[in-house]
Amino acid sequence: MDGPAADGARLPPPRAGSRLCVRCGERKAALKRPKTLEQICRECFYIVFEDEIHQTIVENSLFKAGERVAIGASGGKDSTVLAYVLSELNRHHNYGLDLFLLSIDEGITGYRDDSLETVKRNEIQYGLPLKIVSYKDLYGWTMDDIVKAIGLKNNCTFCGVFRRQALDRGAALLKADKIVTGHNADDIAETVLLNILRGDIARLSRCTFITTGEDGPIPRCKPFKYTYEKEIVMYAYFKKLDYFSTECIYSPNAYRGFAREFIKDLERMRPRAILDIIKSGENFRISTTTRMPEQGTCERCGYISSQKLCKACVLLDGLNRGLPKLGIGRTKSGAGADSDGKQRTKRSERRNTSLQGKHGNFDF
Ligand SMILES: Nc1ncnc2c1ncn2[C@@H]1O[C@H](COP(=O)(O)OP(=O)(O)OP(=O)(O)O)[C@@H](O)[C@H]1O
Repeated sequence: MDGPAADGARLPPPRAGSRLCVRCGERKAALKRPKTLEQICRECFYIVFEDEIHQTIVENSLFKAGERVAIGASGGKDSTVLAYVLSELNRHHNYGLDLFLLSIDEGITGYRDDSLETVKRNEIQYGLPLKIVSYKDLYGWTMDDIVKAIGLKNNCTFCGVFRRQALDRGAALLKADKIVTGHNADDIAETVLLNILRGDIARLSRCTFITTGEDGPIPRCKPFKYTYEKEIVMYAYFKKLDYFSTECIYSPNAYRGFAREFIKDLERMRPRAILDIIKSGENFRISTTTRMPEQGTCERCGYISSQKLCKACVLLDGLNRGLPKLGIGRTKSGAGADSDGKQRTKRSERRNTSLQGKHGNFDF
């Protein structure tokens, strides 16, 4: 029988024969660790899984005692495991953090409403206060409305741009010092690859940072940067965690899907491939002649932006004026039509396409 399957991560059978665990040498091995292919028992798997995350947190000084940390909680496997493991580590290692669940309700009927029910149960199961903020309240539009206006093709751009800002705004309401998200090693390797494929040097240079946005309103970090998706699914399965495993109904991004499959193939042949791609991403050096966007603030909403208007304001403007494609495709300074030649067109295309992810924005 196959192991748990979720979100593209089909696992090998968790049984590992009658051998003894290579770590403790006492209990029977219950699984082959996807990251190292070691045969280990369940108890040792929990220990190494949690220890590696603890090491990542400590070595990268992700938190300071007394901080308020908002966990971006979608109800999916990654953020559910993150909420569970972070509250366990906070207790065991006395991090001294105040943890909160922060959910963004994008307004996707039959998807987010169901996954939010999972987060509401997690609130009780883990004893973590939950704050939900919605696109409808923040922007006056749900994703259902946006898809009606724009169709399926570019909807991920809206969703990703709005979510990024909504997480900041929700975290500000919680007076959080930090946001953590469940982006895992597979997600990061995939983003490295996509940024190479798109020639998006600005994002390539920062997509492997474990903490980003230190110059913005609230820094955000990724404690699962080195954690394999397959191990997250295994952990959730063995611990019987309550999570929601349906893919977004509006998620058509074939290009990212292709990169994802490619990485899964590499992982099958060589499990280290995921870590190696991340390592390559970490070690790229950007040539000093490459033009990088300059960070400023949006004239309208004050949110960080490298243009006069931030992407969220441009997209919202388009929606409200009945021109939903305004902020999509070829734009000049984030708004209006492009007219001055190839190079600018290429840059603006890059800006726009690189905002699209499995769920929109992966530039965390
Ligand atoms: N609606 C949301 N509300 C709060 N946080 C979110 C939401 N959607 C995504 N996130 C955060 O961004 C991370 C990456 O999200 P994404 O949907 O791209 O990946 P995923 O692999 O499906 O994650 P998950 O399994 O947690 O849903 C999530 O782990 C979560 O921390």
